[in-house]
Amino acid sequence: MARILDGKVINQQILDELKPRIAHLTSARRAPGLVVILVGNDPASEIYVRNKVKTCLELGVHSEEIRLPDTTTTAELLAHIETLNQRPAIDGILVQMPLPKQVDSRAVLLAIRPDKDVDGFHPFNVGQLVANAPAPRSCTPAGVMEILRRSGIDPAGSDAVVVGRSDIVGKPMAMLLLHAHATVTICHSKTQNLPEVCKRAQILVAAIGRPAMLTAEYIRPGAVVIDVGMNRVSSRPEAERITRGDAEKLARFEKRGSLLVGDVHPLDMAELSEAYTPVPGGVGLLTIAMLMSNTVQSAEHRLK
Ligand SMILES: Nc1nc(=O)c2c([nH]1)NC[C@@H]1CN(c3ccc(C(=O)N[C@@H](CCC(=O)O)C(=O)O)cc3)C=[N+]21
Ligand SMILES: [Mg+2]
Repeated sequence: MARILDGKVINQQILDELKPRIAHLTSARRAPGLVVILVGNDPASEIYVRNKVKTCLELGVHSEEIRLPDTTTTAELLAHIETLNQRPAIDGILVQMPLPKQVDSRAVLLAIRPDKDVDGFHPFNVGQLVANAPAPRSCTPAGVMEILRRSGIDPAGSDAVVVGRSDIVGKPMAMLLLHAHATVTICHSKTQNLPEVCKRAQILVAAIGRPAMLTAEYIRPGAVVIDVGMNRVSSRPEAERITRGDAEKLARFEKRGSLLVGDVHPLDMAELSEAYTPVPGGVGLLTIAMLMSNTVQSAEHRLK
């Protein structure tokens, strides 16, 4: 039986550890402050905002939201960032990705003060990551490392395969695993013999954004499988493929009109792996926990 790496439990551990630090900051000066800028409306971003607001409330982190229309220009966004860079009560600035195509994302990331960049996306912080030097780390990959560490899984010396090469997940994930002394392979849409390469992985991280794409032939029996994907499936044939016709799950799909599924086939992953992160209830929750952790750390840094 595979172990489920429960994001809820680990998330709560991390939040509980942050609470005394937040209490200290609040009594010493003020609560940590986080601002999220959301441009347009992307469904994945909406889930993120909702859970982030909930978590800030639970922790007593001051949170603000700036919602801008999807016609926003680069200059307008930069003006908001400039104001936030200068506000002393704000420790973290997060601009939700992806941005509409008329916006110059790189200019936006460069404009955020690196010490308020709680996403770890500023080129300075990316450089610090590559150098294994202290700086805010990208939340999703940092969350994956916390899951591994707190579940007693040490990547040192093992074969790790990361599927996906995005700046947000795949690349920083590979770098963190490398720093943890894994032998890391990064795969992507042009990789030849993808199932074969994945099947060599003792630690398999899927971050591709395709519902249940990694099936049995990609999974090494006994592997640790980390599913970073979050895909909403609304087609009936897809739902049948993913549930393998399970009547109860299909009924739930019919009722809600959609199914939230990762990048790895949930049944194959449960059957073949030694341990895996479920979707939902896995990596996603840790992304929020690490965002809180980065915000608290930034506030502590500013208090010095
Ligand atoms: N600059 C930037 N940084 C991000 O980190 C970022 C972003 N932009 N844009 C959008 C994506 C998406 N994302 C999520 C993280 C956690 C959940 C989450 O809480 N998931 C839970 C709940 C799922 C549910 O409520 O249905 C789970 O997986 O169990 C969702 C979505 C961060 N992103
Ligand atoms: Mg993500």
